[in-house]
Amino acid sequence: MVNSLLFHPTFSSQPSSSTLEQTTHFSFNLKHKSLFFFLIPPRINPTSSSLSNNTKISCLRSSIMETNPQLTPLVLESAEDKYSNEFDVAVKAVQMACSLCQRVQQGLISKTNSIVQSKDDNSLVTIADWSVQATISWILSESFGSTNVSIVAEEDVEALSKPEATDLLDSVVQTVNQCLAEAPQFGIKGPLTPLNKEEVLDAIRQCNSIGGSSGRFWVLDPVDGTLGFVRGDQYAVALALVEDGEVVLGVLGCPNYPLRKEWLSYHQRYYRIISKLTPPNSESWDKGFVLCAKKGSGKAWMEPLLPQSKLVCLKSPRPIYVSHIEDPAMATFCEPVERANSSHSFTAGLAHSVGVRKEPLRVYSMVKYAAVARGDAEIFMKFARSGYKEKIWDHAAGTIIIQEAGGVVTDAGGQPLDFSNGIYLEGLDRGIIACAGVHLHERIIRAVDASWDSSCL
Ligand SMILES: Nc1ncnc2c1ncn2[C@@H]1O[C@H](COP(=O)(O)OS(=O)(=O)O)[C@@H](OP(=O)(O)O)[C@H]1O
Ligand SMILES: [Mg+2]
Ligand SMILES: [Mg+2]
Ligand SMILES: [Mg+2]
Repeated sequence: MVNSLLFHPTFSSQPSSSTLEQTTHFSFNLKHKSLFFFLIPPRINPTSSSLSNNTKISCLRSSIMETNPQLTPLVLESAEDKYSNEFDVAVKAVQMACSLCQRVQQGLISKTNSIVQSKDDNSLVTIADWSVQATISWILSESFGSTNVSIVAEEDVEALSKPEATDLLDSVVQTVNQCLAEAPQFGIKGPLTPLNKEEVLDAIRQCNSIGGSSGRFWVLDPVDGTLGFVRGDQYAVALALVEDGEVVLGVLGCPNYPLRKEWLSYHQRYYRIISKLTPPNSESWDKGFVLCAKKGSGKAWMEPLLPQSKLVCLKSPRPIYVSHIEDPAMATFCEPVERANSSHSFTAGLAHSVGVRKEPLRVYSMVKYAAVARGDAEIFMKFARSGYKEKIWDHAAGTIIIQEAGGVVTDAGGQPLDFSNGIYLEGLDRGIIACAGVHLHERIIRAVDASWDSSCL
């Protein structure tokens, strides 16, 4: 904010009051190397000692805006504050979405009904996927104005708009309105009256951006790991903001992420030894949080699910860091549960060749990114079958969160993932490798090169 521009101790030069009184423009060089030029009208001296800091700030802000109406408020913010409003809204929207998903998943587990549908590509879609997309789209449009909001997201309205899908649409509308009715508990203003069918469909349709290399767009995977979601297992709600091709914000809701990381692979073990393991009572086991990070902040955060977190030990946001483990023998690598989504045999060979000895942690969804960012695993690898094109919404939020928590995310050629080329990660070299540190990362990249030609990928 202007506050940090004027009084931040890291200014390389403080403006003097005489400069401010007489000058028509001046500049600051911030630690983030942003250079700001403002026109200041001569009649106000915002640095006068008789004024409080807040008054100085608002004087200066209104003077600047008066003299430079072309400036948007964002120009007045320092690099660190630049996305604070977007960050705040995005975290609240994901919090609400997590609450929505928990309710739908609970309903799914207790009864089987039309909540789950198959898409044309045989992948799954549920009431939660559409409802989260509609809810987050509505919140972003309300918060920033629908003409300013551009969203790339996974779901569309095709199946929902069919005449035979009336019940499905009714369920989505009901789920969206139930969620939005709780908006004030999350610090968000809800609609004055419940949304009707057309408004819900419009909110889903609004997510029709195709991304690109310039300007801003949001990237949303309303339910990532839908298979995990319908199996009562791990899933994530993933929202990111991309500006000029770079991910600048990431928010990842992980409603089932357990506080005890051993439970991460619970279902895998549950299916393997189905009668020997007592499943945790979903009401009682401690789980669920939202991770978030802003580009360049060097910090990633974890906050409990709201409004009433059961996690007594996690009442407020706290920073998260990647693991310090560099020894492959001590490292855990995670990968998709389904062989169809990533070659388990190839990653097993890679893991073995670099000296990873632990069993892979197979978890649904971007929770794998969360596991690396939180230090619960050191490596994430995904090698999809040849011809499959990774979508940006499956990776945007997770990538920035790992990076800001101190980790590395690249393709198998060591290049950063490219979010600037439409809905796909175009040009992705072979697969995705995320690591807690550069040493592990280099070893895996070398191992991929050594074994790629003999792989069947
Ligand atoms: N064939 C194929 N290969 C690779 N990836 C695919 C494939 N098909 C789908 N997807 C995308 O994978 C997303 C789920 O990834 P996961 O890591 O959760 O996979 S797994 O369910 O644990 O196996 C999944 O995300 P959601 O649809 O949001 O669940 C898909 O976008
Ligand atoms: Mg899907
Ligand atoms: Mg996904
Ligand atoms: Mg999805």
